[in-house]
Amino acid sequence: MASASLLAPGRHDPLSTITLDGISISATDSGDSDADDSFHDAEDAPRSTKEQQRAGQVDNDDDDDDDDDAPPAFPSLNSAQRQSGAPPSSSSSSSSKPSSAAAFLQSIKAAPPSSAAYKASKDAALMPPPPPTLGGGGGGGGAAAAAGGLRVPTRGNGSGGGLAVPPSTSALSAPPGVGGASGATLNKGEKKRKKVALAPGCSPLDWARLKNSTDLRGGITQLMRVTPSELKKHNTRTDAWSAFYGKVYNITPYLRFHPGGEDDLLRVAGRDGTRLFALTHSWVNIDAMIDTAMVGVLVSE
Ligand code: HEM
Repeated sequence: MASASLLAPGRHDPLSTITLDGISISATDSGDSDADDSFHDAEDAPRSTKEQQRAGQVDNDDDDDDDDDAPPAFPSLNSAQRQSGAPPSSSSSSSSKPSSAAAFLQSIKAAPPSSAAYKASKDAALMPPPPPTLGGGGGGGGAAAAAGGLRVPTRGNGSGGGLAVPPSTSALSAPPGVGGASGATLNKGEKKRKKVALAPGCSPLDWARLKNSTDLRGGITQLMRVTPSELKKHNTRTDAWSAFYGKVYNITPYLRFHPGGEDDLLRVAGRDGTRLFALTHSWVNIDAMIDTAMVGVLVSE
C-alpha cells in the first residue's frame, strides 16, 4: 500500500501508521497541510485497512467517531498494553524518519484539529489523571466525554470533590446514643435515646419478614370488639395485648423485636398505650408495623 512508502523503515507506531495511511488513501492530499482534511480522509479509509491498523487494540467500536476522527486514544500512550506491544515511541525514533513525514507529524501534534481526545491521550503520558471535577449545571459529563474517557457522575453541589462527604456533615457529631457515640453531647431539651441491642434474628428486617408471612393474631380469626376489661386480661409477657389509636393489637410476638426493648413495650400490655406511644415516637407508623397482629377495636364497656 502507498502508506508503506511514507513510513520510516522499521517504524510501527500505530499513531503515525493511521495518520500516514489516511494521507495515502487520497494521494492528491499528501501535500495538504490542512489537518482537518487529513483526518477526514483517515475516516474514509477502506474498512479492511482500518481493521488491520486496529489489530491488537482494545477498542473495536467502529461507531465511535472520536476513534475514527483522531489518532487512537486507546491503548493510551502510557498503558501497559501499548508498552508490552513494544512499538518504539514516536519521540525516540523521530530522528531516523524522513524529514517530510517527521515535519508532517510534528504539525499534527502541534495543532491537531480540535481533537480533545488526542490531546488528552498525549497529556496522559505526561501527568497523572486530573482530579474528579464537579458536574455543576448538569454539564459535568461534557468535559469527560470530550476527553474520550468515562467519569463517575458527580454531584454538582458547587464545592468539594464528587464523592467526598458533603462539607456540611463533617462538623456534625453522631446523634446521642447512636453507634455508641459516648462523646456526643445533648442539646438542652433533647432526650437521650433508649434504643436497645436487639437479639440476633430480631432486626426490623426480620420482623418485617415475619409479620408479612405469619398470622400474628394469636388464634383470633375475626376482629373483636375489645372492652378495657377484656384488654386487661392480656397483660403478660406471653399474652400481651395493647390498644393504640383505637385498635387493639397482640403485641406478644413483637416484644423481642421492639427497638425500645421488651420492658418498655410491656408497660402498656393490657391497656391503652396510645399516649406513651405518641410521647416516645409519634413518627412510627404503627399500622404499617404490626397490622397483621391486629385483633380488634377498642370499645367502651
Ligand atoms: C406496638 C407498639 C410499638 C411499636 C410498633 C413500636 C415501634 C418502635 C420502633 C419502630 C422504634 C424505633 C424508632 C426509631 O428508630 O426511630 C421504637 C423505639 C422505641 N420505642 Fe417503641 N414501639 C411501640 C410501642 C412503644 C411503647 C408503648 C413504648 C413506651 C412505653 C415504646 C418505647 C420505645 C422507645 C423508648 C424506643 C427507643 C426510642 C429511641 O430512643 O430511639 N414503644 N419503637
